[in-house]
Amino acid sequence: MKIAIIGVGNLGLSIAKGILNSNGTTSLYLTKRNLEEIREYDTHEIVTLTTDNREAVKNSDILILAVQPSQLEELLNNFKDLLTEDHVIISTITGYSIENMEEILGSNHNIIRSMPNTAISVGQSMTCICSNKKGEAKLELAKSIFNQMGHSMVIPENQMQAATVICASGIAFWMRLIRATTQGAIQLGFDAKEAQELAMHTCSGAANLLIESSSHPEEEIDKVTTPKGCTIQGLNEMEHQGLSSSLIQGIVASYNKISRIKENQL
Ligand SMILES: NC(=O)C1=CN([C@@H]2O[C@H](COP(=O)(O)OP(=O)(O)OC[C@H]3O[C@@H](n4cnc5c(N)ncnc54)[C@H](OP(=O)(O)O)[C@@H]3O)[C@@H](O)[C@H]2O)C=CC1
Ligand SMILES: O=C(O)[C@@H]1CCC=N1
Repeated sequence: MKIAIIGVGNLGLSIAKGILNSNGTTSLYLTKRNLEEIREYDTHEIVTLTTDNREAVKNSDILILAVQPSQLEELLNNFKDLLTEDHVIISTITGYSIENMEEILGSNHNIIRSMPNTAISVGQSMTCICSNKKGEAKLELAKSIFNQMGHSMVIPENQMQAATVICASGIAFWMRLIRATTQGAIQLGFDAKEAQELAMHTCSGAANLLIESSSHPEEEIDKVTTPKGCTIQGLNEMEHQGLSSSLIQGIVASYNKISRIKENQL
């Protein structure tokens, strides 16, 4: 596979790291206007750094677009004459619909819309994908790329905004929960480094328990909550203080924000 990541910022670089840690890519073009921040990637055998998006498009089969939403239209207009029917165009751009992209590129291209998260850099992204009509034939290819860097799910495009909140913003939400747990552990006497280690591995263990056992969270909670014990005492206090409710309200607030932002004008 010859891949180009167009717009190597926070997400683009995370994807680049994920690709470099996985197999199957023979050529990886990384583009941005100022290459200084990614100079160190020049040393990788398969990597070419360039400010020239047209060069990257000409030399790649799969184009992963990771610029800011306001930068996408100009970007597509810059290289659309080079696109062939074989290119697979994978957008990661928030709020930019397939219809918006087809208005610029036409419908005769394989267009995949994706929503990964920054854990893609360590091969652990939850990535949601959908496609235009022509791109349906390339969905399996897109899935195989993202599955090498975590887990993927094909969803209808009208759920993409919700997936953005749960999966992409979700990284920030879970980080804050891990941070809060860390602060609790420090208050109980662990030093900061130990506290974070305890919090993040417990979080990872809880998620993996569900992934590997396919059980329901409440089933696992029942196994931990000894009658009259400390776990149920703490859990109930958290709920009295609104833990589940505040998480749900935060998710809905995030969704309301993303829904209010007019497509194309993020
Ligand atoms: N951050 C996240 O966790 C997630 C982000 N997204 C989406 O991914 C996209 C990127 O987000 P994020 O990485 O945070 O944004 P950044 O601003 O960090 O990255 C965008 C990059 O694009 C580069 N760029 C801008 N214009 C061009 C151009 N014409 N040609 C080549 N490169 C260009 C910029 O570098 P330079 O200025 O040097 O050109 C910059 O590094 C957004 O659309 C966002 O909605 C989706 C899911 C998660
Ligand atoms: O916060 C944002 O708006 C973008 C979309 C998902 C992650 N970052």
